[in-house]
Amino acid sequence: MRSAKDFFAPLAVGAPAPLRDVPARPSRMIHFFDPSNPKMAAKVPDLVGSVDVLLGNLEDAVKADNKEAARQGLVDIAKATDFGEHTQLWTRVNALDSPWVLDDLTTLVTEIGDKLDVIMVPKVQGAEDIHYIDRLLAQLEARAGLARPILVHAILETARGVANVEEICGASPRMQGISLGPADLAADRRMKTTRVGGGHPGYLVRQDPVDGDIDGARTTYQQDLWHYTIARMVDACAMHGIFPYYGPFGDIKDVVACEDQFRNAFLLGCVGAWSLHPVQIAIAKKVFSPSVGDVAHARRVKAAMGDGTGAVMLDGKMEDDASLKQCLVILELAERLSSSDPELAQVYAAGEGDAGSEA
Ligand SMILES: CC(=O)SCCNC(=O)CCNC(=O)[C@H](O)C(C)(C)COP(=O)(O)OP(=O)(O)OC[C@H]1O[C@@H](n2cnc3c(N)ncnc32)[C@H](O)[C@@H]1OP(=O)(O)O
Ligand SMILES: CC(=O)C(=O)O
Ligand SMILES: [Mg+2]
Repeated sequence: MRSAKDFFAPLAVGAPAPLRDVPARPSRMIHFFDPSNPKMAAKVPDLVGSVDVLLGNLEDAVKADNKEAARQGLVDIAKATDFGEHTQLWTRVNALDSPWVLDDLTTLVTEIGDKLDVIMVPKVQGAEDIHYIDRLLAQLEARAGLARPILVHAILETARGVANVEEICGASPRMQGISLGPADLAADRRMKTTRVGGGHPGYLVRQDPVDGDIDGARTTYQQDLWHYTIARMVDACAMHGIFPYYGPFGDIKDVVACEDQFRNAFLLGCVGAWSLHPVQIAIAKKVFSPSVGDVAHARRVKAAMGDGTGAVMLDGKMEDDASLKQCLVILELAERLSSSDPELAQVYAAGEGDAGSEA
């Protein structure tokens, strides 16, 4: 383990100094595209400005025969595109045990390292995987003469990764965040599901028999398969000052259930989710931006709480230092999103008097 004194020292001579704080840039949707797919690639310039993150995917969902074309496609797109102030460029490289990852990292950092904000690393098992990436990125950054460090995002998609999630989050000052990878995680845990994220109708609880009648009608309630993992991931990220994300929702046509899954993650503390298809972009934008009612309510609580201590009654409910802190989380997020999303800023301003909160 590195000494705390050395934690923020560059890991290669000439590499940029690690950041002390992870930039809190909006990342409500991490929009995946396959750079080897000409139709998807052609859509990238039009998505700039309307998505928070564009992610060139090189790993799963890209055919083995297309791995090199995807890598080169991403280089070409990054060089040809101005991503502006408000859209970040991320990539998901191949897994650390694959034959492609070394070339992914070497090529991308050398060719487009100045444009890449975050590298997503799949199937991270423990701190040792992040340490490997950390040193290699420092060497490549130094050689490429980069002025700012590229950040790292891990996917939580193995049982060992979940068991080690706290040490993964704290393994490097490069750690930007973690996404849930429900498909690989389900397989690795030997869960008996076949879906990419979302719930399962068989995972439920059933109402007790009414008057002992076990044959009578009994309501069932579907439960959330991902609650434990997301909650654990959120705590690990919060503890280390980095950002948690729900990952993919594979049932593209079921926009209602997608919104529900995203909202559960938002309420538990996640800051964004993946969009796999253009239809999921608006869902993520809606869900991961606090509602107008919640923002208006938070403003009222802040105003009513004066110096922030004590207790007051508002609409029949007790508010105190702790409920104020929750309101400040909402307000800080609303302000941050407003600064890069003028449309949202206007919506919040127009809703100034609307305290119809969902809280
Ligand atoms: C478990 C995991 O690892 S999840 C992460 C890995 N998976 C991915 O990255 C998947 C990314 N998404 C996709 O591959 C596709 O969206 C699919 C395969 C799910 C569906 O693709 P299609 O069948 O082409 O969908 P559909 O016909 O509705 O597409 C409509 C248009 O949107 C385009 N499109 C689809 N997905 C995307 C995208 N992610 N980004 C940009 N454009 C897209 C299509 O090319 C098509 O373009 P066209 O109108 O010019 O023909
Ligand atoms: C997100 C991802 O890679 C998975 O679910 O496996
Ligand atoms: Mg996966």
